[in-house]
Amino acid sequence: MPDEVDVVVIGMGPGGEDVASRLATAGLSVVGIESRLVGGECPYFACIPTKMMVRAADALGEARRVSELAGSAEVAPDWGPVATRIRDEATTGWDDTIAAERFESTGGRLVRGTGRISAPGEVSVNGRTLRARRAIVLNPGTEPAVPPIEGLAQTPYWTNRDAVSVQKAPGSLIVLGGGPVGLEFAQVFARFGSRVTVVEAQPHLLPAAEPEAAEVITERLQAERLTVLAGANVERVSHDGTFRVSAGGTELAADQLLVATGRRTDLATLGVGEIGLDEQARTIEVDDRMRAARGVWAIGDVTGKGAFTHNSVYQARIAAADILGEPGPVADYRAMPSVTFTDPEVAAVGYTAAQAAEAGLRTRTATTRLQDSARGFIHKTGNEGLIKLVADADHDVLVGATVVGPGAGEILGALAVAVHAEVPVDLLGQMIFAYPTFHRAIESALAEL
Ligand SMILES: Cc1cc2nc3c(=O)[nH]c(=O)nc-3n(C[C@H](O)[C@H](O)[C@H](O)COP(=O)(O)OP(=O)(O)OC[C@H]3O[C@@H](n4cnc5c(N)ncnc54)[C@H](O)[C@@H]3O)c2cc1C
Ligand SMILES: NC(=O)c1ccc[n+]([C@@H]2O[C@H](COP(=O)([O-])OP(=O)(O)OC[C@H]3O[C@@H](n4cnc5c(N)ncnc54)[C@H](O)[C@@H]3O)[C@@H](O)[C@H]2O)c1
Repeated sequence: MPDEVDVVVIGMGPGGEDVASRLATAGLSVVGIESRLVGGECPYFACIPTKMMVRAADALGEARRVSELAGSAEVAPDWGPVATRIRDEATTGWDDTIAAERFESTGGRLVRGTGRISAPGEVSVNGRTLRARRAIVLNPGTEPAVPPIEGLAQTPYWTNRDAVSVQKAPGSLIVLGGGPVGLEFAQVFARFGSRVTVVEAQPHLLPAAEPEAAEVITERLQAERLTVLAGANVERVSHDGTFRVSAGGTELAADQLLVATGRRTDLATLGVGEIGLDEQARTIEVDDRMRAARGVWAIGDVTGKGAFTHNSVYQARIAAADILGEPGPVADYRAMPSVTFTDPEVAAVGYTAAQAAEAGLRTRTATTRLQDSARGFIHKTGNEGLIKLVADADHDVLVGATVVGPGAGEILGALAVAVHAEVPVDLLGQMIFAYPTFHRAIESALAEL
């Protein structure tokens, strides 16, 4: 006989854990199935450990700026404290006991194993069948995507999951992929002394960002002596103790190779064909309440609405309300923020100019350089950056913004409010922006607009 419960959650990433806990707290019988670690990629292999690395690397970066501002500072990087912090403070040795207990304390039941939809309303795990009376929630996340480059599969390359647990920075490193994952790791290891080359297939780094943002970050990386090969096709990889990469006619060699070329999903293994969904698709289509099929909800990276922890948890809240039959706002992604934690940070909300044009909007854009602001002048070294605004010309509201600079992720907050609340551009322009802050450059960009 199948085991009957109200809800089965497959995948306990940030959103899965959140939705499972909310529903269990509300009194439903909930089983959460997890094949690796409760909490998912973010706390063990992604956001948290990488941001601890970034924090440490930024401290080194700032110390190296002392000579331009305040005398001299001797910088002797040591990966030891970073590795210890990630092991002890971030991941407790990649052990999820605390997270598992946190979920079980809500009344939910954790099953360790790989869940698969075996029939409508049914999930199989460890040879048993669970029948979900009310809902199945899918939160499987993603895996690192490894491109089919000749020789690559036979080499001991790293993905993000290896790079967060290293005991020392490599002497030299090739990073395949100049997206957020590739660039955060590249700059971190370079600041700890690795000789780093970034190979990006597209013509510029961070292809999804505003081109001006990519320009700033490319110049900064080059100033920090990283080599950037953009528009480079990787033909071949081999390993004989040293990694050898043929890319765009250049032969590269390094101690380590990090593959950061995006993420993939595996919907066939999840059994979505059993509920009439396309198993070959990359993402699961959801409506604005996260419904994917009758009795099935999907949340997180797999929905293709933004591969961020804040999106996964946002969607979890909406799915939980819908499953509980509670009224509430539906999903609205207009003001989706993102921050790439390089130095300078690259933060964005809403549309880029290109995306707005693609969406058929008539736009006005304006860009101001942070170096030209009073705060930029004062800050001096490390002040590179910009604020770019994208306004809907017909409705006079911001539909997107990009901030590059020190603390760009924090500056973005004000612009995210503007996009979210559709604050009229005129009204924004009437605000008083504190002097001399970086966010005051928003006023200059608005004036330009
Ligand atoms: C290096 C790196 C850095 C990042 N930094 C940031 C950042 O700074 N900020 C940010 O917002 N985002 C960041 N992200 C993205 C972020 O990690 C994800 O968006 C986030 O983890 C949310 O993913 P998710 O909820 O879809 O699921 P995931 O976190 O991927 O978790 C899904 C879970 O489901 C489990 N699972 C999958 N299939 C099954 C199955 N069939 N049965 C049982 N269990 C299953 C997996 O084991 C996994 O634990 C980063 C990503 C990477 C790779
Ligand atoms: N701070 C954050 O919020 C944060 C940090 C890291 C990752 N993430 C999320 O995780 C997801 C994955 O990030 P990512 O950087 O791995 O993926 P991505 O898809 O954003 O970037 C991958 C890059 O690799 C390049 N590429 C693909 N194949 C290549 C090849 N064969 N050779 C060279 N370059 C190649 C792509 O052109 C792209 O620029 C993103 O959607 C991102 O939103 C978020």
